[in-house]
Amino acid sequence: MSSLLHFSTPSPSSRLSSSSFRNSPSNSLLFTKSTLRSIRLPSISRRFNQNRLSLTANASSVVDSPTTSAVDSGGGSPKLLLEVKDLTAVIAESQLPILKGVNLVIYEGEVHAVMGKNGSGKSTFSKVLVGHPDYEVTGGSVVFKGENLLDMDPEERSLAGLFMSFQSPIAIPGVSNIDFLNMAYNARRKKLGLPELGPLEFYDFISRRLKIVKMDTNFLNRNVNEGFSGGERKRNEILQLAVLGADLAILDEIDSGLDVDALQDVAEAVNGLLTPKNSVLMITHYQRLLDYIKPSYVHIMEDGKIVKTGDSSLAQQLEKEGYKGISA
Ligand SMILES: Nc1ncnc2c1ncn2[C@@H]1O[C@H](COP(=O)(O)OP(=O)(O)OP(=O)(O)O)[C@@H](O)[C@H]1O
Repeated sequence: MSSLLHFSTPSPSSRLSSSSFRNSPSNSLLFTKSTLRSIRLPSISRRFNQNRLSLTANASSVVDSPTTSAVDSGGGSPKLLLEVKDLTAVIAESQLPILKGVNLVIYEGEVHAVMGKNGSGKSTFSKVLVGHPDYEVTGGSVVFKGENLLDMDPEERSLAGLFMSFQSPIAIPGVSNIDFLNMAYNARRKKLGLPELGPLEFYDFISRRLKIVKMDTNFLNRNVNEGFSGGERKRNEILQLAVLGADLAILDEIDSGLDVDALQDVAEAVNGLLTPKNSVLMITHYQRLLDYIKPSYVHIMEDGKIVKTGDSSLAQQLEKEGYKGISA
């Protein structure tokens, strides 16, 4: 288990390269290629296979996802979670402006949907929030839970409670899902000063999380996203969210590639993870997702800006009339 390293906040000199970011299955934890190569554990998945039948639930030693459970769940008015002011960003390589002054405020317990034509900047916005190195912020501010998000490394953002499910989750050959999730989960616990969960405790914990997303245990032993269908990858992203928890989950087109039953399962899983203390920012093209995950607000993005905000009726109007029918 000694190879479970590299999870502490990287120093500025060890900032992750853009290729390592792209090779991460989610921003929940960023693995450098060398980190991934260094995973030489007596594979947890193999041990689980051996021990599975003799497992007994040890619920008392298992806690909920740390970021969410660590948050005070007492009453009071909802707190400000994310405040984006006049955010502008360019593509790092070409310096082409994509975000041209995004403003958005999210409070705890809210679900925000961002819609907009292809190429309007929705994915760029979400990737800028998680610190994707393909983009450079050129102006504005982003405050997350009272902290300047733009000052944080991608890994710090994740450990602070930001999760992003990518539009096209990538595979990590040679790393099993359960090993990956166990390491990511323990990295978070370590960050929170909690003891790490051993393999058996983690297996018990993750088994319950698998039920939330209605995934078969076989997926635990398969390499991260390797050979997964598009829908299975999306479901696996939600499993990562269910395991790691998040104060703000950014879900980029989780509905794409899902059959109708899978869409319902994934939406139910997301709804099951929502509490009055956490929030979701989801990017979607279709009203159908919003039938299952009810948004507090719907935003329309156009040419790198949010040009209109409304309630779910805005998405219904869009479905009927298209973007031509929506005037800013
Ligand atoms: N890394 C990049 N390199 C070059 N161009 C990029 C890059 N990232 C984004 N763009 C361009 O920025 C614009 C916005 O892209 P983005 O993916 O944010 O749009 P979107 O609103 O999410 O679109 P869609 O609905 O089709 O997913 C597009 O013209 C895209 O080609």
